[in-house]
Amino acid sequence: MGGLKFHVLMYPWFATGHMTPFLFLANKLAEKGHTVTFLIPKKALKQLENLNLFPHNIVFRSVTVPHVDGLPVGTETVSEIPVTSADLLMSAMDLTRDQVEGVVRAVEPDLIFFDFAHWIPEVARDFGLKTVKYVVVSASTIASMLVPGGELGVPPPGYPSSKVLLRKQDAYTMKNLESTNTINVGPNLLERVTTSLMNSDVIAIRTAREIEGNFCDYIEKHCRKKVLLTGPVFPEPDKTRELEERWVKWLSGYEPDSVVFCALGSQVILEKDQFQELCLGMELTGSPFLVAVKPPRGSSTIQEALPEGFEERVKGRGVVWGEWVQQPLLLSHPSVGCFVSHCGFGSMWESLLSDCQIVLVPQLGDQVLNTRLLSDELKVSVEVAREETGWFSKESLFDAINSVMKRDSEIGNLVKKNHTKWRETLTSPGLVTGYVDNFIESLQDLVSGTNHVSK
Ligand SMILES: O=c1ccn([C@@H]2O[C@H](COP(=O)(O)OP(=O)(O)O[C@H]3O[C@H](CO)[C@@H](O)[C@H](O)[C@H]3O)[C@@H](O)[C@H]2O)c(=O)[nH]1
Repeated sequence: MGGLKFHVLMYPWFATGHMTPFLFLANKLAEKGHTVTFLIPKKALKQLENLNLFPHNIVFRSVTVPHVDGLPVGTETVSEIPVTSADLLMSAMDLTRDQVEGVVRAVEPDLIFFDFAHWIPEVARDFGLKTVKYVVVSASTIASMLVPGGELGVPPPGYPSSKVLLRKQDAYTMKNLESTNTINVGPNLLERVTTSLMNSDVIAIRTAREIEGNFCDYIEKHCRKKVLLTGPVFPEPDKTRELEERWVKWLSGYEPDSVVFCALGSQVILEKDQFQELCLGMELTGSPFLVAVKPPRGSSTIQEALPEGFEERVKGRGVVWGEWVQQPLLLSHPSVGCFVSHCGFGSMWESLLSDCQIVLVPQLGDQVLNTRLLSDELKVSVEVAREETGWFSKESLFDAINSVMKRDSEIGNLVKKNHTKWRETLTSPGLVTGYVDNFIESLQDLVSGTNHVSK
């Protein structure tokens, strides 16, 4: 595709689930000859560098994250702290405004992409630049935030679904997010998101019309501005890295589609009793399993938190791992047949791309909405039942896994059939590139009406 080449400055929220999809999109822009300055904290650089497929066109710049009271010295990303302290890190991000202005002056971008740094449109205005609020959670999450304060389970007027909703029993997700700090840190997440939506020139969402078209229309109407879709922007397969030898070796001992793999993303830290119940539920399945989660609250290692006698009982067929694993590569391994996921938005797309059976155990509000989208609207997965307190038992985890893994299970066959259909739709030739090409054209239109930064 020809036309105007532009230069984007990207400044995502300091979280893996945000920086990574921004970089996936940067790769798509760079592939077409556009250039990107990618602004992130130093520590994140190490994790992201290898995902940069076009180092000539995508240049990382690091930002120094100032210390704020209440956070451990040196904190730079949200994966280093409990999610309940995220608001403190957001206020640290607010203190980087001078640095961002310096970078804008130095690199003279045409556009700025941001998500939680709600003051970016003000900075951009001073330089005569346009801004794109890039949403890397589901459109349904944003739609449900636009009319806050309603009763759980009751759709606000005009809201496009009676299924993709938080229900009364999802109140636990709010508790999981509740800030634990007592210091005033400025706007809360909801205020940041709504200010960003209202003040940006354009809203862009990492989603596909085929799946969330009605939510995108709702947002467009509500925010009275253009909503552009980038499509799912799947990660490019990393051809330079193979699955770690230890997992290749371990998985090779199992039949195709027999292993249950559980991962809960980059942020979730379970309470110890819930972590143990998760382990016991996996044990109950009788299947080989790999659980990759962070050590639970109050424990520094996985080992010390395991249920009594668990290790001996599952020896040889069950592994609980406290460190990062290569999720996309594990999902595409032939022995892995079931993915138990928290349904973060990144994992949602990866689960749809895989041919594993999907079992969902969401922890935060947006993950619940993604779960309802997959389980209740698309019917490609099952959700683990929870009690009113939010607790899920080993039996309910076992029931959900068993319902999709049992041979000839009616629900198992149904979700498999629907999942196959959606995977084929999403990977159909031209779908992803069509979204990216249209998106780039819209950005070219936006930029051609823009003044370059004044020197
Ligand atoms: O051991 C691991 C754990 C995760 N991942 C990858 O890390 C990404 C995780 O992204 P996501 O599934 O979106 O999870 P989180 O980072 O936990 O999600 C945060 O960001 C998401 C937005 O992208 C939100 O939907 C979630 O609520 C929020 O917790 C995915 O690409 C995974 O493949 C790994 O490769 N290995």
